[in-house]
Amino acid sequence: MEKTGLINLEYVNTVIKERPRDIHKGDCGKVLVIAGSVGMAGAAVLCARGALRSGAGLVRISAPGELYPILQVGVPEATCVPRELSLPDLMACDAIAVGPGLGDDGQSAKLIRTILKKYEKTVVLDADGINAVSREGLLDELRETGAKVIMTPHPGEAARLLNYCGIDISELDRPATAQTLAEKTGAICVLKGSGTLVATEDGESYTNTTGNPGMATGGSGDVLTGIIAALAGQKLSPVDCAKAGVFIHGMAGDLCAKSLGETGMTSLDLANMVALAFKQIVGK
Ligand SMILES: NC(=O)C1=CN([C@@H]2O[C@H](COP(=O)(O)OP(=O)(O)OC[C@H]3O[C@@H](n4cnc5c(N)ncnc54)[C@H](OP(=O)(O)O)[C@@H]3O)[C@@H](O)[C@H]2O)[C@@H](O)CC1
Ligand SMILES: Nc1ncnc2c1ncn2[C@@H]1O[C@H](COP(=O)(O)OP(=O)(O)O)[C@@H](O)[C@H]1O
Ligand SMILES: [Mg+2]
Repeated sequence: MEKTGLINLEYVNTVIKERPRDIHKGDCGKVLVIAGSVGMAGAAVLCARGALRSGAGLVRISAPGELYPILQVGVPEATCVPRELSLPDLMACDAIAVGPGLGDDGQSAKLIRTILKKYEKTVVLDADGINAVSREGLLDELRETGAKVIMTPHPGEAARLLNYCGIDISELDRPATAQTLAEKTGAICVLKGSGTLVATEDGESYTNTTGNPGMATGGSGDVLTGIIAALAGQKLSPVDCAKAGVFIHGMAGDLCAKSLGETGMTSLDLANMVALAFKQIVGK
């Protein structure tokens, strides 16, 4: 398999397969979404919807109790568990998505430290999860963790992680930034934007070929986090989760743009269109 290049449908067809007829939801992965805070429940809804539309068998949303009514309407298919997670709850899931809408109440850094210390499967780190790593200087913990980390910063979050204070984000050298982040943290780095990049610490680098400006709308990154976590719950390798995840996310965005147009499409439309992207890839 090529270690650099474009992420295209030919590659995605090698990793996204038709479901066995006798599959059951336990085979499709238990995804824990640690997201949402008062005022940002939507990020948890979008991340959980992205995971469910990507074939996750079960989604549990770890959120403050006051969000439960909103979450249970927004994602009736998911169950809610407290933000104060027990270790068994944490270890029982097949993949973790942490960060969308998490806020910065000081608890997030403690939670992320616990995950990095105890968890050894795949963690998708996004948004306020990334910001907590920047704020609390957790890059060493990222490097030493037994977990397989996929981080999904947008350029603003990447600049914070690398302490690039005061630079003009549009001047960022994107391939170099993605590579530096992957090398510094040992995580797979998904540097989002037009032509999202996927970089690994041993120099693999891929460029996505799907997506459009209609995806420049609040919450579309939260959806991607759920997609990647769902693929991890279905046992794809971390680099395949990242590569196939960004491709399918952009493909769903292109399907949205085709049916709704780039101006009015929203991240909730995007989350729901992920199902059609999978249908087009798998054929059913
Ligand atoms: N419904 C919900 O609950 C939602 C909840 N959300 C949650 O909000 C939290 C904060 O996340 P966030 O991304 O909105 O804010 P932040 O991290 O400050 O970065 C944004 C600023 O960075 C800059 N910027 C420069 N280039 C950029 C680029 N290419 N792509 C993106 N940004 C770029 C640019 O700065 P500007 O140019 O405006 O000065 C831009 O304003 C997080 O937890 C997230 O999950 C959201 O998902 C929305 C829906
Ligand atoms: N112009 C664009 N072309 C293609 N994809 C885009 C464009 N603008 C944004 N996106 C995609 O939309 C998503 C935005 O993520 P993010 O900034 O984290 O949004 P949010 O935090 O609001 O969910 C990323 O996956 C990014 O690649
Ligand atoms: Mg985001």
